Amino acid sequence: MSLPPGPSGPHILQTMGWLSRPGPYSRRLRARYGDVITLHVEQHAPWVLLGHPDHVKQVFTGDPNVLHAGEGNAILKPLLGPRSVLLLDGKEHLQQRKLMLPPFHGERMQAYGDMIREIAREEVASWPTGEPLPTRLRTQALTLEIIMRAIFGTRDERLRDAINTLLEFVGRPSSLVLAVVGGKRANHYVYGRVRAEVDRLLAELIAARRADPELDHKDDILSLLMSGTDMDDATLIDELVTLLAAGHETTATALAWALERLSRHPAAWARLREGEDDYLDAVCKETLRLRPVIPAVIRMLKAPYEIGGYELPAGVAVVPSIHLVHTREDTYPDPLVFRPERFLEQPAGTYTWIPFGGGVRRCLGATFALFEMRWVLRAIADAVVDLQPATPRSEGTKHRSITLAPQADGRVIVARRTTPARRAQPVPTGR
Ligand code: HEM
Repeated sequence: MSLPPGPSGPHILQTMGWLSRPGPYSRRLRARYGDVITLHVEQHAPWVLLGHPDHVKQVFTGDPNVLHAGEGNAILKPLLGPRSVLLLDGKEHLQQRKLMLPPFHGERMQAYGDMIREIAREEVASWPTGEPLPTRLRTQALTLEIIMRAIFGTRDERLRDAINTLLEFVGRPSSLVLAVVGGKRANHYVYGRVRAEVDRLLAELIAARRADPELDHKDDILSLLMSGTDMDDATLIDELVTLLAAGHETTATALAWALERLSRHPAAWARLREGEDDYLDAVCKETLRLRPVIPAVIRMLKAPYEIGGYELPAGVAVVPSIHLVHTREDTYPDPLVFRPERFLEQPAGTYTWIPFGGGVRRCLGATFALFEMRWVLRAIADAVVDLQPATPRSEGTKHRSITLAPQADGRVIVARRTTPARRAQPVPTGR
């Protein structure tokens, strides 16, 4: 068995290439080695990056007992805790995922629409006009508020402060380096300390909710998980931290990228403001295509596996590259150009548009995230009349924990409407 071709340089250089600019780096590797590439990232099993939709389909529809995603996410264990759905595999994962899915069902999302719109309108009303605004910081505040209210069902300031401290730590570049090269012990020690206060306050919240006679009538996701399943407190806490970690920064970053892209594409911004729902949806999809907030997903092989003409040994990681799949000329002509119209002309394909991964591991919060993006962008488009970039050139990417964020935090200059905004249009269900 031999691994597919890939760079032969020192592993540390490959790690730096991946961590610093995964998009351009992996495109260069594709130009040189093709659609199946071996990459060596420090402290990890060899990665086999996959950039062809056929290979991605094979992995996403493959046997979850052979393709372990939970093990591939092990780097997140100190942060998420051992019971997190993101870290489980096989039967245990499917059971836990089944318990968590119902509250995220598409039809349920409408329940959060009014609340999200209201939070977004309040947030946008506080944006300064005529000066550079680092949108990622603002969208982070926004998505945290949404998670606090829609998922945790609380407005507890102490919890918000403790979460902010945790997220601030997780977002530091040094924390990513610690996670990648630091080893298990160091990570468990550090994250254990950083999570302690959040855990304490979540335990308090769960105890209060258990004692609440109105529990069965509440529609936040924590209450639904409590009334609909028999998860114990420790599991509930790990899953809440998982939903927070998986859903907060990702959606905030996607929104910041949408604003960064729109500020440089006035025609797209003007069309978005006309209020057409299909176009709003296309803007969200095109943003997630061109600037996927997570560049790749990982599956650890538990048995030998044939893919792309290679016989891979157990122990290797197969890694569908979201970025490579999204920048294929044959699927997306002029792939580096931001053009939302392409999603009006052709629907997003299951294996060609994969910002949320796929198969039995597909993002649990994908529907929630897309609704949230649409509601928030609609509220922004209703309130902001002019959107200009605050830096001369398109922003590059920077790694923040697991996400790829705009280098200058999606810096734009806004002008708000002075007359009251017309009532934001409801965003329909659907894609
Ligand atoms: C734009 C926003 C988001 C993006 C781009 C995103 C992306 C992803 C990706 C790529 C995965 C891994 C899928 C795989 O391995 O195939 C994932 C998993 C997951 N996401 Fe998201 N996500 C987003 C928002 C959310 C939200 C809002 C939540 C919940 C509130 C959430 C909860 C989860 C969970 C629980 C998993 C683990 C699923 C499993 O292992 O079965 N995500 N997400």
